[in-house]
Amino acid sequence: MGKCALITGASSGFGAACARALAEHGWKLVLTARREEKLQALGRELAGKTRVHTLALDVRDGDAVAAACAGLPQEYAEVDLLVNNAGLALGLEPAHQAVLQDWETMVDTNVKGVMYCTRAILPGMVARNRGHIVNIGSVAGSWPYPGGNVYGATKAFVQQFSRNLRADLLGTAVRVTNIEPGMAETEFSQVRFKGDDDKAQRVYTGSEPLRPEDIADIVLWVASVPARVNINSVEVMSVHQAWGPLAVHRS
Ligand SMILES: NC(=O)C1=CN([C@@H]2O[C@H](COP(=O)(O)OP(=O)(O)OC[C@H]3O[C@@H](n4cnc5c(N)ncnc54)[C@H](OP(=O)(O)O)[C@@H]3O)[C@@H](O)[C@H]2O)C=CC1
Ligand SMILES: O=CCS(=O)(=O)O
Repeated sequence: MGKCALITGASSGFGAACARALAEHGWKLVLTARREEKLQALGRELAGKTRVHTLALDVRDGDAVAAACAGLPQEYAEVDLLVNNAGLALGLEPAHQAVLQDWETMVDTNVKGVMYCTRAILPGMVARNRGHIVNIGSVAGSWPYPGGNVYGATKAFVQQFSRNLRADLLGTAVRVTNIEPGMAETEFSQVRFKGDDDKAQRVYTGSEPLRPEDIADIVLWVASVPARVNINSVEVMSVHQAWGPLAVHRS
């Protein structure tokens, strides 16, 4: 049965939408996140469509990531598509007021988590000369905004890591894509504002943000183009979002 995709952060938002889209197209799935009950519910939902293996995993724990990937059941051991999606923003304070622990959590998750998962899965892809790593970056990796400080910097890492992986993988058939979404309505803002639902909702009020399934459609597309084609990056925004002008302070 079908190719195998491993998705990090599959308990919510983009990751869950990717699982649904890939299941519709015959991919068998390894779904990972910390909230196991959410993964299991998604696994039950998709059971009629494909084979699903759920795995409680915190991507910040490099040893756990290595052990989980090395110990995948045989049916799921050859991962064809790794979606490095698990990630988060914490806080929107200016740098001089930000919480240092939030910065550390973002680096540990968005930077080190992507490193750990990639390093665990990539050797098998290279050995099989087959595979695709899709990283979920962000417009915040290219475009600065007030309060984006470390979150944007982690996504700039994801962007350049993706490009450097491509450089390393030249001569193999392994593909790498960085998808860079703008504002999308998921649990992202609830997490960023630490459960303040009003603040989270205000991010989207009066506009039409991207939906998780929009990103899942793009993941499916980049994974479905002919094997000779590597989509390097996709920057995508809602039509209700665009860049701002450069800022000028006037006294
Ligand atoms: N929504 C947006 O506007 C945008 C989001 N992004 C990026 O998209 C990705 C997905 O976010 P989105 O779907 O929006 O947000 P959600 O908060 O809805 O989903 C985030 C997912 O990441 C998982 N996750 C977080 N921390 C960890 C961890 N330490 N270990 C394992 N899993 C973890 C969560 O699972 P659990 O809590 O169960 O562990 C959850 O499944 C992130 O990388 C985010 O930065 C990029 C651009 C725009
Ligand atoms: O990555 C998320 C989009 S934004 O909130 O940084 O604009």
